Amino acid sequence: MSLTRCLLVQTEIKEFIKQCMLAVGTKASHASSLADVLVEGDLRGHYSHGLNRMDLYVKEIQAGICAKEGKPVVEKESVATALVNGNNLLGPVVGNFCMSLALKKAQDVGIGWVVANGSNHYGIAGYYSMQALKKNMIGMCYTNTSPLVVPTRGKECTLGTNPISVAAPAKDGDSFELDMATSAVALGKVELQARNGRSIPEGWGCDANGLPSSDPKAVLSGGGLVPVGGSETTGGYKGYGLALMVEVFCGILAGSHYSKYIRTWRMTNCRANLGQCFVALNPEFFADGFNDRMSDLLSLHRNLEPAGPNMPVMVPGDPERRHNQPCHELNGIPYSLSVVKHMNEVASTLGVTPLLPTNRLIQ
Ligand SMILES: NC(=O)c1ccc[n+]([C@@H]2O[C@H](COP(=O)([O-])OP(=O)(O)OC[C@H]3O[C@@H](n4cnc5c(N)ncnc54)[C@H](O)[C@@H]3O)[C@@H](O)[C@H]2O)c1
Ligand SMILES: O=C(O)C[C@H](O)C(=O)O
Repeated sequence: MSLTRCLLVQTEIKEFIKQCMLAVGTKASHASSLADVLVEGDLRGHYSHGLNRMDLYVKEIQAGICAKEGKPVVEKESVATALVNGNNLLGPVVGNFCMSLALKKAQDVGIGWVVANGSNHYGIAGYYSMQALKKNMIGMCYTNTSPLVVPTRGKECTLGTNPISVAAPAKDGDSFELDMATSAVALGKVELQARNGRSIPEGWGCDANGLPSSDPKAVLSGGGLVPVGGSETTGGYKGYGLALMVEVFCGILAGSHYSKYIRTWRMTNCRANLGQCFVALNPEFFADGFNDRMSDLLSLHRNLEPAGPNMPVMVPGDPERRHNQPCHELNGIPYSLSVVKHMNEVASTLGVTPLLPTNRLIQ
């Protein structure tokens, strides 16, 4: 069996990402915020949104379309709401600022609803909604993204993979953690398949004529993803509706770019001006016993008799826990060598010491 993966320690990947971002002039605290989000994506098994994406942020800073330093600014505010100008900073810098503002408002008045314009790609949406769990609150987060998804009955990409994430605390540190693209999959998963020279399952995307395709290159060059639910007959119009809902909360509410007016994915000649939405809800302002009922809701599902052997019923967040737990036990995250090789090539152009996977190869 060939060894195609390697085990890397969290701290070394964070440092590697940070050094690459510093090499292109990013402020140190901003580089650290980005490294934290990306490594959390990998820890949760969403390799599409971890180290695999580092080159995107490096290129955007190098191209001068994303700001290296500065602060987000609150432009309008009430006790429960805020409109923030992200000042074209890295998405995680805008996201951390907005989510902490939403949490503060929810602490005081029960709800905080904060929207940002002038933002950039922020990694996994769940990173921000899950910040609410530490305060025993419900968190929600949404972002629009570049047009990559074909609406039901269409063949032009007019919607991003516009993720939805909702996190809700249960008892003893347990939680519901829904974090999903509103397309059948995140585009990053198609990029990873292409990088690893593999095909994609039918039902993820289509070619330039709107026909189903299992060739990741056809989806990435001229084709598109389909909404969650797939075709019209399998309920894809619901995913299409959810992607539009994300635009209502993000691009439309925040006054940023939206839909097909957002720049093409990975284009580096203009700013993204993404819209994002961060919500915190404080259960203390609602019925008593929230955490007890949440625990009951989660365990009643996990304890259901499965339809097949060795396939226990899970709740959203469980697959990520299953990936995360062994990483902590092994003190390392398994990475595909092709991703490490690609990012080492990026690092070499920046004069940054490469990651050294060779003595830590695994199957
Ligand atoms: N920043 C962006 O622009 C952007 C855009 C799209 C996606 N993303 C991120 O990409 C990541 C991956 O998205 P995805 O849609 O491919 O994720 P996914 O399909 O792997 O998982 C989606 C959700 O389903 C849950 N889930 C999976 N299997 C389950 C099961 N058997 N039972 C119950 N729940 C289950 C997961 O816990 C998760 O909450 C997310 O973190 C998302 O935020 C980011
Ligand atoms: O942000 C995007 O446009 C792409 C997204 O990160 C995804 O992988 O779906």
